[in-house]
Amino acid sequence: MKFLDQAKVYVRSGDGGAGCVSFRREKFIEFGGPNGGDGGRGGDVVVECTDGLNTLIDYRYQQHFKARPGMHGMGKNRNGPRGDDVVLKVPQGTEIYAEDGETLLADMTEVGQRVVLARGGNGGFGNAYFKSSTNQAPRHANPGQTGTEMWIWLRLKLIADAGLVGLPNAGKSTFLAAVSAAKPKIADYPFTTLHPGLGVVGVDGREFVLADIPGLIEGAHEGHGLGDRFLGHVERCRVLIHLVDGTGEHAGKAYKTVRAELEAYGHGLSDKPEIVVLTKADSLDEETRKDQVARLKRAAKRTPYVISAASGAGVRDVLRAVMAMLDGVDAAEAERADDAPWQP
Ligand SMILES: Nc1nc2c(ncn2[C@@H]2O[C@H](COP(=O)(O)OP(=O)(O)OP(=O)(O)O)[C@@H](O)[C@H]2O)c(=O)[nH]1
Ligand SMILES: [Mg+2]
Repeated sequence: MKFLDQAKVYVRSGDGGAGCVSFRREKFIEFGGPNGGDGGRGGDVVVECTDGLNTLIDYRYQQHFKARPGMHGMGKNRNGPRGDDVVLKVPQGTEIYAEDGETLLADMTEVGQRVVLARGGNGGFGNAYFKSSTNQAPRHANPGQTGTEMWIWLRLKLIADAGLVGLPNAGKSTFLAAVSAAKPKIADYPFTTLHPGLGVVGVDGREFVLADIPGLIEGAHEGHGLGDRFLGHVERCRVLIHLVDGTGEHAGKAYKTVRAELEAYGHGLSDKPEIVVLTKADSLDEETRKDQVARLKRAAKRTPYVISAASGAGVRDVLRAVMAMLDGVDAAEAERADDAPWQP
């Protein structure tokens, strides 16, 4: 599935219909009274949060959304029907910003949530409305109010419980594939993942949602690599799983590079509880593994989990730790035995 995390669209609510000027005309009735109906209200611009979509890709193909105008009032006191709303369907986690990109208009977090972004213009009153004791035959009616137009930004921030972070090639997508039904692209080169993916992870009869995002490199916050734009997707995660490639040069340095980017990004990312994991242990000899664990431990100031997503070894412990942290057990890390033995 292609992924787009941001889109700018034009929306316009419907104009109100005009009121009608009309008089009753019937045989044998000489001075029929006013009977012009009111114009209908224009349609609203509505955003609706829907299930089962993880992307704003549809907004690449259509950027203009206009609600229908209300119909004009008619004779015989018939009011114009209301214009149809235009409904923008967005995935859970979409934020709606004003054109300035800063003013938050709506945060679509619950499936089924509906927010009216722009109300349709009111219909005008027909001349029947203006009839009074002093004016029995008003010859005027109101025009309808015009609709409201604006440009808005849609920004998708996936809602996941836990998010995978790490350098490119660390094994993030492999991890997601190993623990969920998700089928992300996996390959032996950096920046295989170009857009975030989600998976539902089951552990001990319970579930959490895990997000995989593109790898980070030094300078990501300045736009290097794919930049830090995808970090928005882990902003709402409660736990970060920081994967460090065991086959990389120096696990401690790799860890620090990513931490520096998390800190530069801000938005509280670097304050989130983090689970530190050394990956690809199946392709490390014992000495290298111990060296990498020691380096990572020094950098992260805690004992890392050691896993092989390829064989599944160690993976369950990581998932349990995530679950414990989601349950608010911050001590999950502390409970971990120091230098827990590696069992392939
Ligand atoms: N031997 C071994 N190889 C692994 C393991 N996990 C991942 N790999 C390999 O490492 C390479 C990169 O894996 P990915 O899962 O694509 O890495 P990523 O972190 O998602 O990379 P980006 O999407 O580029 O950020 C692939 O060739 C995987 O097969 C593992 O546990 N053992
Ligand atoms: Mg990947």
